[in-house]
Amino acid sequence: MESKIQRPTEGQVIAVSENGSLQVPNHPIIPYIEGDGIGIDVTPPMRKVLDAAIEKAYGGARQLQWMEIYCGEKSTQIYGADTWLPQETLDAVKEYKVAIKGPLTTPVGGGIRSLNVALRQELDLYVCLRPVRYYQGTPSPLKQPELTDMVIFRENSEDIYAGVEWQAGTAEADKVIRFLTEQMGATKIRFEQDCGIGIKPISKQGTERLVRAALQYTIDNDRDSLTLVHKGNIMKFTEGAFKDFGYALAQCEFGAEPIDGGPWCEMTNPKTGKKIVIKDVIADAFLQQILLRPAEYDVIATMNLNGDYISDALAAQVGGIGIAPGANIGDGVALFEATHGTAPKYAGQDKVNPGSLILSGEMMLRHLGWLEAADLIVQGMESAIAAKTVTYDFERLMEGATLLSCSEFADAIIEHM
Ligand SMILES: NC(=O)C1=CN([C@@H]2O[C@H](COP(=O)(O)OP(=O)(O)OC[C@H]3O[C@@H](n4cnc5c(N)ncnc54)[C@H](OP(=O)(O)O)[C@@H]3O)[C@@H](O)[C@H]2O)C=CC1
Ligand SMILES: O=C(O)CCC(=O)C(=O)O
Ligand SMILES: [Mg+2]
Repeated sequence: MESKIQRPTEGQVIAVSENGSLQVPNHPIIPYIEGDGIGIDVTPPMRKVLDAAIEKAYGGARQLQWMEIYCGEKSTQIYGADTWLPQETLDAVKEYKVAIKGPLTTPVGGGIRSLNVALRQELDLYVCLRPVRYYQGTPSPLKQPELTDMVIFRENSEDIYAGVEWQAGTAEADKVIRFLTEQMGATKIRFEQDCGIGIKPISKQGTERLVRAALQYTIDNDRDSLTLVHKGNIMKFTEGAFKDFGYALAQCEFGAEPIDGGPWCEMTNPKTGKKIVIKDVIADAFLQQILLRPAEYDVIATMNLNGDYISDALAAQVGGIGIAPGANIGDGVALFEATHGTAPKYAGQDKVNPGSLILSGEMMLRHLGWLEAADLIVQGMESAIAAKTVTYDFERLMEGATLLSCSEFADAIIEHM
């Protein structure tokens, strides 16, 4: 197929050295997917803010060379009706190593499967990293929102989220149900007729690579604890196994020792000498404790669906998904993306908060090692919020705030850098 990607005439490819570290040139080529719905609103301001921060930090010595790649509705316009995720999009992310994307629509019930999930699976981006912190002045339902400071490591390739499921009433669903009842001794499928069925794979290998990344992050960033969040009392061999695999990895690979006979463990951070506690909590209890006692939680490792729910719930505590950033990370490849979706009712109105994608871009700059530019974005965001110049989602909850459009908020961030 003829390529539809326009490669920049300048710029270089990011390389990965043998030890896995990035070799970032001064003009790296960064592929980006605009995204469906509000992608058209938030992606241009994200690029503008990143470019401005880099210009301010490095005065022209460094620059991103943006390269548009396609996925979702725009891809069907460019490649043809049924091409939602072209192979050359996947190839470009693999080749250029670091990319960023806007949100992509997934229809409910029928239609295509999630392109967001497909990108994560095809590129084996097994960590979904979603940090949650409070920006002073942000409207929040909590009395002390500043106590919420957590980093979610959501397993990104397994679980019920992987889409291994069959629709009620199909021959496939009936076959799976017959196999389960006739050959596997399953007696607890309440209604066998017209029953949809889904499979929840949770593996040792998948859990270990996620928990390993989370624990390494805990060490590198001098955090106090790692909590495994699961519903292992009910789903014993999937969510319960996640907990057991996680503790075993902490002990075998990081030298953690059980506290008072376990299961909680403790280890010494080899970089700082401080103690790190590895603990676990059942997911429903966790969801109430993050509201009541958020200070008790720090780095979180959890499975795919729990991580999806938890990241939106935690985002709400500190201002909502309008400013909740994220990244999908694999071995040598990273794809940054907002936590929110395509919010179709706001598409094209220059209204929504671009903060989530901008802060995802800020994470991307940190990933490149361009810390000075990343710091400028955080400073710009903090000051724009403190000055109460905000988009509709914050303005409606703040006293005396000035309502800005999506693009105006990005400009306010730039002015405050
Ligand atoms: N990674 C991805 O690409 C994701 C894609 N999706 C997809 O997006 C589509 C829509 O999903 P939906 O469940 O409605 O979730 P959305 O996240 O798109 O929107 C839900 C609500 O969140 C608020 N919101 C979302 N984005 C912003 C923003 N940038 N600024 C301010 N507020 C925002 C709005 O709240 P209010 O109405 O209160 O103003 C909005 O109505 C679905 O197809 C879904 O599959 C969903 C999540 C992630
Ligand atoms: O893929 C989708 O449409 C939804 C994904 C999602 O909600 C998420 O990853 O947080
Ligand atoms: Mg989600």
